[in-house]
Amino acid sequence: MVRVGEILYTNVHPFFFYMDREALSAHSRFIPSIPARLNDAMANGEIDVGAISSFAYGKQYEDLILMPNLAVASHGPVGSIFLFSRAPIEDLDGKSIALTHSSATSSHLLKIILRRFYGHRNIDYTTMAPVYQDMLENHDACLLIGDDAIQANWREHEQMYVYDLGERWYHFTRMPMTFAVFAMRKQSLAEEPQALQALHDDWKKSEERARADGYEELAHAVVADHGGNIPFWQDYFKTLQHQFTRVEQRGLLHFYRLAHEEGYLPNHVDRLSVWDIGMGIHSIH
Ligand SMILES: C=C(O[C@@H]1C=C(C(=O)O)C=C[C@H]1O)C(=O)O
Repeated sequence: MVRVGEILYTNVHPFFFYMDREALSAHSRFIPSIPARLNDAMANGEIDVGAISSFAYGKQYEDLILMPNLAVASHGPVGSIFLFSRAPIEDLDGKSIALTHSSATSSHLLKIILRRFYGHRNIDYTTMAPVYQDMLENHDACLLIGDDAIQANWREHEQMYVYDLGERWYHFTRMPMTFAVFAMRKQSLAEEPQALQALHDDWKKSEERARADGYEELAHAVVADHGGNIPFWQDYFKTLQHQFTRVEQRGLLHFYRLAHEEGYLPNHVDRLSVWDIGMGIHSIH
C-alpha cells in the first residue's frame, strides 16, 4: 500500500480532479493535509509520495526522488501567496511579520526576498495559524498561502499593501518559482515502482485534461466549494504552472542557492534527482 500526501489547497486540484481514485485505491491510500504537515509526514516516513513544499525537498534531498514533470510553480504572480502589510515592503525593517504555519517554501521565500532584495535584516518573525485578524493583531504584516490567501485577498485587504511573492521573486530574479514538488521516498520507489508509476500517470493525465478543458469543469466544482466565480478560478489555474521543466528546475536551484547562502538550508542543494520512469534517476544540475 502506498501512502499518498494530498495538499488540501485548490492549487493542486488539477492533479487530483480527474484521478481514478477507485482504481488507485487498490494500492494507494490518500492522506489530505496542509503542506507543512505533509512535509513532516514525508520526513518521518509516514507518507511515501505526494506534493510537499519545495523547501522540504531541499532539506531532505538525499532521501527523496522527484516525480517527473509535476509541480506547482509560477512565472511571475502566483495568485495565492500574499504578504498583507500595513507598511510598504520597503519600510518593513524593524517590524514584525506573522507567518502561516502551513508553509515551508513561502515563509523562506519571504525571508530571502526581504533580506537579499530589500536588505531588511531586523525583522521579527512569528509562526502562527493562518487567521488573518489574529495575525495582524500584534504584527505589522502577515503571510498567507493557498486558499487562506485567496479568501483573505477577497475579504480583507482594504488599506493594506498586498504583495504577491511569485511576482516579487520574478521581479528580482527573472526566474520562475516552484512552490511544491511531487516527491517520493527512495525506499518507496524501490519497493513500489508500479504503484508509483500509476499515480504519476494519473496525476499527469488529470492535469493535462484539466488544462485542455481550460479548467472549466474544474472551476465549476471549485466555485461550489470555495465561492468566487468561474472565470476567476480558470484564470488562477492558467496562471499557475503545473509542469516541471528545465526552466522551473533552474529557478528552484537558484532558490536553493539563496536559501543556503542565507543559512536556511544546511546544504547547498546543487542537484535535483528526478525519476526518469523506466530509465532510472536523472540528476539535474
Ligand atoms: C501556490 C501555492 O503553493 C503552495 C506553497 C507551499 C509552501 O509555501 O510551502 C507548499 C505547497 C504549495 O501548494 C500556494 O499555497 O498558493
